[in-house]
Amino acid sequence: MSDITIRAENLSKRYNIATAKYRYDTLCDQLADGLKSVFLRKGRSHLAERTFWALKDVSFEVRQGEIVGIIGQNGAGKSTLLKVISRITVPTDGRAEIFGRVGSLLEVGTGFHPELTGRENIYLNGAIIGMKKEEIRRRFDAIVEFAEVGEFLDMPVKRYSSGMYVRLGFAVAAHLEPEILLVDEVLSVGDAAFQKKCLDKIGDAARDGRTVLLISHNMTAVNSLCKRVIWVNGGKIVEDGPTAQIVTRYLATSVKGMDLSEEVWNDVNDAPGNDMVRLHRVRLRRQDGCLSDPLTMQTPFQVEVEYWNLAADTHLHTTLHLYTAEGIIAFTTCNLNNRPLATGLYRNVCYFPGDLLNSGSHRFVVLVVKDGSSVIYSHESRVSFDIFDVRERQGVWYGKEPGVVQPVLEWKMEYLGGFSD
Ligand SMILES: Nc1ncnc2c1ncn2[C@@H]1O[C@H](COP(=O)(O)OP(=O)(O)OP(=O)(O)O)[C@@H](O)[C@H]1O
Repeated sequence: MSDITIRAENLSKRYNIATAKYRYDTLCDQLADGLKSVFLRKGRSHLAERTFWALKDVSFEVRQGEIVGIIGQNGAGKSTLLKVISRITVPTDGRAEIFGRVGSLLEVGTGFHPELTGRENIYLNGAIIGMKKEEIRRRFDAIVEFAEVGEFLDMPVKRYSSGMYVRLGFAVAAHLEPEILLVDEVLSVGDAAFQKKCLDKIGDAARDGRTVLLISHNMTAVNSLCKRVIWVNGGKIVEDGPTAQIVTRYLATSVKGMDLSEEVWNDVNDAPGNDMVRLHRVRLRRQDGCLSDPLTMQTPFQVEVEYWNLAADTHLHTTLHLYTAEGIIAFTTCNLNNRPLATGLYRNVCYFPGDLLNSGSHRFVVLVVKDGSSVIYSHESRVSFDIFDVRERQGVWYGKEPGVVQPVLEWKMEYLGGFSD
């Protein structure tokens, strides 16, 4: 017997979008349009129809017990894919087959009836996936406890906050023991404790041999939970395969264009600086030379600062102030130089080891310092870089840890003896 639980064959979904025609190319167009409507005494149509493929020819199969991550930029088509699979939306072309009972958390409160209470919705959802009342009753308390909505159980869910909605939605989807669990970005809502509970539950589902499709922008969670990833872009599958490789390639494309890894000035007369020093280059590079790969928290990288020293026999050193996206100085570092420098071009390289910085965006300020104390030139570099957290974690918090650095330190635990009376 085949153990395929989901089969998507050439799935395509087209939307017709009515867009408001609000842009006039010239003032003349605008006047002409106004006059036309006066003389023709007709209401102007401000709507232009446009068709758009949110999914195009998507095919894949998922076997029982697989946890598959669905990744891609905003608007790539991930949610549309899960909505088509779960039959919330019908495909324009192709077909999706599911072999098993589906529980889904695709949007806040999918599957809930707003007028019904939390209690009634739990029973309704169980009935939809074909469970008997007794089966639902057995799981009822666990659902309520997980969702932390005890005192609001008999209130219509339309009066729930969005957090309560999501908590109950996930609790229902996970506890009613569907054979296939479809989850859309639940990790971005709720507090840390709730996210951890959800992820644990997804892990349990997989250990029980159930199938999970998980949409997430959290690459740590995807890396830790999924062995396989489907990367979607522009409604099509870009790659489908082992998580680590695909996540690396996905991150590499998503940082392109956002980061700047080099600033260079070739003309000493125009370069930033003054009559003592002028910058030639500020560059950031991975130490392994894989230029197109993204920087992860483990990647050693280097920052190179090249400048022309224009004044003979000066003691110069270079300092870097490393900033986080929040504008906090993570730390400063400098190359102490005790020898006087002849005029000419110099390169200063600072080596950053892996397992030092936390994830997030970074930039830096370069300072050229004379005689150990006076800053002769300060440059706010446009070089900026993202550090990604793709560490695999086991059953712990998958979100960002606080702090500007995340060094890996040695720990030791000792048993110091039992209790004595
Ligand atoms: N009902 C709809 N009508 C028209 N366009 C839609 C509709 N639903 C989705 N789209 C469009 O289809 C595209 C894919 O949307 P989808 O929500 O599947 O992307 P996504 O990858 O899940 O994005 P995100 O990560 O932001 O949730 C987007 O451009 C979106 O604007």
